[in-house]
Amino acid sequence: MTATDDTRRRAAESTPVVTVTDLEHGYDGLCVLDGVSLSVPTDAVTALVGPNGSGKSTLLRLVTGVQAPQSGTITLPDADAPRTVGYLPQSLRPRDGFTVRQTVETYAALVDGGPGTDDVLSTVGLDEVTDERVDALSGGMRRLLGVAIALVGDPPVLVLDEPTSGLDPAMTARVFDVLSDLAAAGRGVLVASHDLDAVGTNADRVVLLDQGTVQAQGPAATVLADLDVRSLSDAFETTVADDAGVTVRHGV
Ligand SMILES: Nc1ncnc2c1ncn2[C@@H]1O[C@H](COP(=O)(O)OP(=O)(O)OP(=O)(O)O)[C@@H](O)[C@H]1O
Repeated sequence: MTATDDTRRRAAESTPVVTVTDLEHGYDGLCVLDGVSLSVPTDAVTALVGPNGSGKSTLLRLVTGVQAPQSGTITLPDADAPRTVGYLPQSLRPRDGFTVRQTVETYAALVDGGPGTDDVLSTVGLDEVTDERVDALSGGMRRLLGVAIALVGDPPVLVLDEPTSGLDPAMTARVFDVLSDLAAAGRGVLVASHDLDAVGTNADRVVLLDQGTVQAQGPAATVLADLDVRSLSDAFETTVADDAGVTVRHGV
């Protein structure tokens, strides 16, 4: 095990900053989450993976408080920060006519306290483009802007829904590098992703979701060892049922 692996393993086993217990949620009789329990440690990137429709976005929305769970509990830290959870939804569309700085300032105005706009933009590596209009940014830069918006108010928990979808490998690595730095600075980072290679390379902890339940979770190396597989793609194939992502209709 390398020093980096060891550091990651210890981080991934550190104090939970979010604890989810027996979460159940669905829509109009469709059971999407059926007794989901997981923890998100501080100082680590936790990746939530699972097939389309397996409930990742639903779970993230419940953790952020955007939706209330039908049953189960979500424990978040008692934060001194102005916001407890920063959230990057899958479909954030910043206003095209605004500059990068104006966009972050707009969100910062809604939060009482936290780091200044320049600090936030520097943290995600957008300090060179603060005066660019949002519509002039590349897809990857837009995602980093989304991460900056999630960081407003300096929340101890960051929840990001597919922040690298559609990005090339270099930009994907850059986004994950930023997430790793944010985790190393003492946050719990929970990120949903379909990019299993990037997750395998960058995440400290993995949660595999399918059929409304957690199929496997833990430090990435432990999940692979427990399942006796060599890659997350293999883990995905081993744990995800043939009818992947199919949710269960109550009473059927
Ligand atoms: N607001 C809603 N109303 C009704 N059904 C919903 C709603 N949101 C999600 N669903 C359904 O819940 C299931 C899980 O959706 P969810 O978006 O949470 O999964 P996901 O794992 O994030 O999917 P993807 O990887 O495709 O983004 C799907 O069957 C979806 O159609």
